Amino acid sequence: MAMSQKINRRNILISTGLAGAGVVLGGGGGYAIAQTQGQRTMQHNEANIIPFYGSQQSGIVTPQQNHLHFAAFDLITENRDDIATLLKIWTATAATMASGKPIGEGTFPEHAAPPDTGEALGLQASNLTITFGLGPTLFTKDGKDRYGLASRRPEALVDLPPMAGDALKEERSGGDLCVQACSDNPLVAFHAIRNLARQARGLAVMRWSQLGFNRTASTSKKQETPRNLMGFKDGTNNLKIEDPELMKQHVWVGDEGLSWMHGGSYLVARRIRMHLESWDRDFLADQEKVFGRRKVSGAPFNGKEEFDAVDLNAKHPDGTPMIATQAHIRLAAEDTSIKILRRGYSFTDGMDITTGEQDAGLFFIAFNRDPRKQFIPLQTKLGQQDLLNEYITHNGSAIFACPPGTHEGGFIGEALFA
Ligand SMILES: C=CC1=C(C)c2cc3[nH]c(cc4nc(cc5[nH]c(cc1n2)c(C)c5CCC(=O)O)C(CCC(=O)O)=C4C)c(C)c3C=C
Ligand SMILES: [Fe+2]
Repeated sequence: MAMSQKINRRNILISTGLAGAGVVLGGGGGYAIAQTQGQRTMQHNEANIIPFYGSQQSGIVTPQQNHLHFAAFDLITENRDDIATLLKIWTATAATMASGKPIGEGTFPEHAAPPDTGEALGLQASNLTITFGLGPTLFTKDGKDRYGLASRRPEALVDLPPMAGDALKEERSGGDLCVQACSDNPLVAFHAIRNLARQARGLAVMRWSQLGFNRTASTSKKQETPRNLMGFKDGTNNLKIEDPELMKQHVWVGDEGLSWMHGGSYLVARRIRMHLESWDRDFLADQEKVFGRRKVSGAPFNGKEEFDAVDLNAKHPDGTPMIATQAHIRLAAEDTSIKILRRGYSFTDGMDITTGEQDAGLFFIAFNRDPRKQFIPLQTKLGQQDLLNEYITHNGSAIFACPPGTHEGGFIGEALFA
């Protein structure tokens, strides 16, 4: 028996029982196995590969994919060089996976654990993006400068302050590092996190993770607005990547602050549980009042169509505001200088066995140029006043600095360690 197997097109055919089955093959890139009349055919599709390398990390202004696997990690090494080593390995592996190729060039040595866990073999890249972030505790933890990096902590990478309504759980919050894997195939996103976690062995351990399905925002004008688990269109007034000026203004770090973050962005994640059982008992008019929009059409109360401009000054003939003073969109939109790029997902982790209720909601992700001026003031106001608060609880929270992108041979965060 051969001591090692090389995964190539022919081997994939043999292992999937397809040799001689009339398959379609392409050169390089990702492979798809499609179900056709009971037979699986291999398809090659460059169209669903999002390049990992570039001046900015992918997964931020990328049109939002449908599935998420997000993970936060804690470093267990005491050596700063180990962090750079891990980021080097992760960068190279992320680039490989984003191109739809197996890790380790498809080699499967017989007497060693396979370099790739295998569950995504034969699948296309499915627009996989992998975005890395560095948490506040990588720089300072319990008042200690763990790795001699405290002076390199960006001022914008603040510890998120306690906010009204928070019910945060330690085990769902924080982290020294994060990895956001987004893909149109949930298995591809899962495979990415699984394999990166595996490569971190001995250096970092997973602290918490979250699977997300069905994006709850659109980030491109070409995408249809999805619905969240409350049944409302979510993402209508999100920033859209077709507006690069707005991205520059609100998402990407400019010349301000430490140079290693120029061209990066700050990611804020919040696990927001929805109390779906009580929401589902609320009458439609009240549900719509909570958001300030119609449920079916997504139109604001002052308009007819989803994309009609929100008019916060619109009043009923009796002088009362059409959009309630504590409606979600009023509070989120009234300070027009504050904008964020929302990139969240619906989630469910099954049933809460302590209450019998569904443990489901919105895994909120937002990219900010400076969270002190964007997410924090926004959530401070929402936490205090939002009508939606009756139906949600924030139980996980984290913030990460996502450095700029890199080129082949470089690694994410390189300038921090230079
Ligand atoms: C701190 C920021 C925000 C949190 C947290 C948040 C939670 C949250 N939002 C919805 C549903 C909707 N949000 C909508 C709009 C909207 N939300 C925020 C910010 C936060 N939301 C902003 C900045 C906006 C845009 C406001 C505007 O400019 O008009 C909408 C309306 C449709 C849309 O524009 O996307 C919905 C619906 C839920 C369910 C939720 C927590 C579970
Ligand atoms: Fe919102």
